[in-house]
Amino acid sequence: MHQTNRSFDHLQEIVPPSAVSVRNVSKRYNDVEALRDLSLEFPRGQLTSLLGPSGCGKTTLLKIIAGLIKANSGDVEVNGVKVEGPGPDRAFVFQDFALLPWANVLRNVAFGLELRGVAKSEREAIAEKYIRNVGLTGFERSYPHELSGGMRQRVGLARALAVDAQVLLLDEPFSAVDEQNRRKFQEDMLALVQNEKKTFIFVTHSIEEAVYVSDQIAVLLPRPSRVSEVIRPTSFRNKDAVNIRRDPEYLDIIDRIWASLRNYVE
Ligand SMILES: Nc1ncnc2c1ncn2[C@@H]1O[C@H](COP(=O)(O)OP(=O)(O)OP(=O)(O)O)[C@@H](O)[C@H]1O
Repeated sequence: MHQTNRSFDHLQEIVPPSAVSVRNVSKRYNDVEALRDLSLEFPRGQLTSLLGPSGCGKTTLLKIIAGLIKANSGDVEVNGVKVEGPGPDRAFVFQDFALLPWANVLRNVAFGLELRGVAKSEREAIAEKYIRNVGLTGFERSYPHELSGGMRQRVGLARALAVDAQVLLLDEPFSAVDEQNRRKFQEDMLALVQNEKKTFIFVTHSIEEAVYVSDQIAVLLPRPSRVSEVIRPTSFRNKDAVNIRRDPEYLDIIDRIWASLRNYVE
């Protein structure tokens, strides 16, 4: 594995300490070896994308970090504490939304707080704030079946933000969303990462999306997966959302990742 920085800006760049450390993790499902000796650091307050060939083990890695499944060997630490199972420091935003169909948006967003015994007025005030932050004001009383895929995804994200977990794990959060909404959601992600100061770990199949939203992109190898390279874009990170897609470094990184992943497309 090697870290890559091609702009001179990196000379001033200080990478924050890790919120999540994955060390020498291996995972096997019967005769399928998904991950082999995978190590990766996730800087605090930043967004790291996991990008790699289909079936290489991205979701598996996310679930191991979440504590939903156990690695066969290796360790995951969150803020220096070894992961032994799910915990309030991490929130998982599922690909398939996992919303409560019988509860409206307000209750869905407040649900994690409800489980923790937070009083109704307090949890609803917190939920309303995050409903606003993800752009769903006006839909508090709507039910999941009345929402589009993109809106449901936003409810899932608001719920994860409401419990104030330090690490947010997102498994292809925009996969069910049309192109326009996807772009809008990507812009919102940039603002959320900036404002919330949380550590986001993000699985996507889209190279453009990964480069657009990430402080760091981990490119994974095919199964049994390890990290092939870690790329930290520098020159466009502080640009306006609309100017990122025109930045030469943005285009350059996309080409480079495609050149390395195209070998694995059947
Ligand atoms: N519960 C399971 N039992 C057996 N095999 C599994 C299980 N979960 C995942 N796998 C296998 O492990 C490998 C990695 O799966 P995983 O879903 O983590 O990959 P992925 O990179 O997220 O895939 P994709 O890009 O297609 O979403 C795949 O070959 C998959 O079939």
